[in-house]
Amino acid sequence: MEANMPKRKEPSKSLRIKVISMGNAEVGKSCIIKRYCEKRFVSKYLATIGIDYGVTKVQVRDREIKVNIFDMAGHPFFYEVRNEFYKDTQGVILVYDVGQKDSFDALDAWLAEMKQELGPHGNMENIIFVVCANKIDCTKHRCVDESEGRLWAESKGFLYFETSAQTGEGINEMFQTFYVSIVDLCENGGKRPIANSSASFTKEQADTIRRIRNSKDSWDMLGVKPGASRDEVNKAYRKLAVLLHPDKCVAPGSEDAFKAVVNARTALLKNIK
Ligand SMILES: Nc1nc2c(ncn2[C@@H]2O[C@H](COP(=O)(O)OP(=O)(O)OP(=O)(O)O)[C@@H](O)[C@H]2O)c(=O)[nH]1
Repeated sequence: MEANMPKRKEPSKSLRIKVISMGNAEVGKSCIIKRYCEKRFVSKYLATIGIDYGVTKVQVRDREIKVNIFDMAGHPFFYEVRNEFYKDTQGVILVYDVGQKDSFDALDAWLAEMKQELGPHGNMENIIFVVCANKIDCTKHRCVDESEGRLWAESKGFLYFETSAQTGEGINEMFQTFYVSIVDLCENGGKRPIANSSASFTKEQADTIRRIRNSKDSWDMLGVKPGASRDEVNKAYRKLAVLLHPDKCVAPGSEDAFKAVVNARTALLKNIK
């Protein structure tokens, strides 16, 4: 008799989490949050003064999550206000504008500010970071491409999404994945699950792709001195080919970097006797 009784579902515990936004002024932090929470876009720029705070409820699997969102002002002027708010955070939305290279280059400084405020005992390893490459609707002004942003994010073990607060593209997917990752973290005793904690490529591969991207000519790209011999060029090429071959390397941008290296080698060998 008892076997046929429907099992009473245990009410799962609700969870309370703290999320903050970080990134330069005007990159779209407030708009991303508004687009998700209020389903609207504000085209007029109203700088956040210090901090904006809001609470929202979301459902992840069978858990109700109460999210406290602290939207931080990006302007340096508000450092003294926002530095209070870094502590006890489970998730960070790190935003840059794909049309503003400065805002992408500033991401490291944002992480450094957070690390400094958390102090020597603060642990950034067990916080979920999602990087939003925002304003992808402004295609004409784009200067940071997807592979560059993704490489930066994934080499740090961060999530990466291309978003537009204006059109809504990527916003729901970003928040859903972000919240699921935070719940996974909480259910794993506050530690990032091992599968999500490291990139699927090496630091050497990521650094090499960045170096190739920023190289000034074919010599520089292969990492040889101008006037190097055929042997030296071939040796350098082989080393890079092994590191970046698309069959072996899954780092974002590796395919383009590999092609660039092949082309650089061909161009150099044409002119070396
Ligand atoms: N085209 C476009 N404009 C956007 C997008 N997101 C934000 N904006 C615009 O960018 C400007 C800045 O947006 P905010 O969300 O206020 O920027 P913020 O990062 O919160 O800025 P601070 O509060 O100063 O830190 C506003 O004029 C927005 O309308 C987007 O995805 N596409």
